[in-house]
Amino acid sequence: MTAPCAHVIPLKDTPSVRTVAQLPIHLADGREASSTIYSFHGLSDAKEHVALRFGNPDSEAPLVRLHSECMTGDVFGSARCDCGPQLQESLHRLHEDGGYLLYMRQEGRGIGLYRKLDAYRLQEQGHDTFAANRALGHGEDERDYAAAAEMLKALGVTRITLITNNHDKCTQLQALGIDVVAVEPTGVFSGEHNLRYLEAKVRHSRHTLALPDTSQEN
Ligand SMILES: Nc1nc2c(ncn2[C@@H]2O[C@H](COP(=O)(O)OP(=O)(O)OP(=O)(O)O)[C@@H](O)[C@H]2O)c(=O)[nH]1
Ligand SMILES: [Zn+2]
Repeated sequence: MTAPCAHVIPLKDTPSVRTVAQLPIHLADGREASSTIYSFHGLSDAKEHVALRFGNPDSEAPLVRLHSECMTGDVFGSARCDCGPQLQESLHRLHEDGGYLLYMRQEGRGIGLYRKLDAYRLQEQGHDTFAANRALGHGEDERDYAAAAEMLKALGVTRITLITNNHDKCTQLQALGIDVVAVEPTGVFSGEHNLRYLEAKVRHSRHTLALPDTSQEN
């Protein structure tokens, strides 16, 4: 007699590459970059994350930028955060040196676009970026990087040089079986509209950012 279906535990898909297509890109400096875009099957959070591959990535430990989606910064060029310039910087570096951009659908540090905009309203009333998340009943940062590790493994990449200022990305990827052999910082893109946001990142979430010293200014 065969076991009843209710007792059969379905095997989870092993995450794998689903589609590969060419994606030429206009860089902000006017150059054109060739990239290849990948979609995936079976990612554990079932979100539509994508990876872009540039040039011939280093075979030992390719450069990888793990970028969390920020519609306001990446698409509209919002000055409230540093996401737009960080994304452009990564595209330029990856075009020059080869490597991968993992574009993670983790808008608002995982709380989503509408909730991030609610958080912006609270920030206008004096909360910092992390306190605003808490006031909305969210964690300060709800991202995890399991899907990023799955994407890298599906691409055959298990040793990387990671571009980030966020230690949490590095620690989580290591725990998920990705060997982060080196970390390279992003540039510091500060201005009058995002300085409080950057200061809060340094205070609350172990970001390493050398910010301009404004303590002597009135
Ligand atoms: N909840 C919330 N999310 C924000 C806010 N500003 C930007 N974000 C999101 O924050 C994410 C980017 O995270 P950051 O903390 O800027 O940087 P990071 O990815 O942790 O670190 P780096 O690798 O160094 O760039 C994106 O998903 C943005 O949408 C905000 O005020 N509130
Ligand atoms: Zn942003």
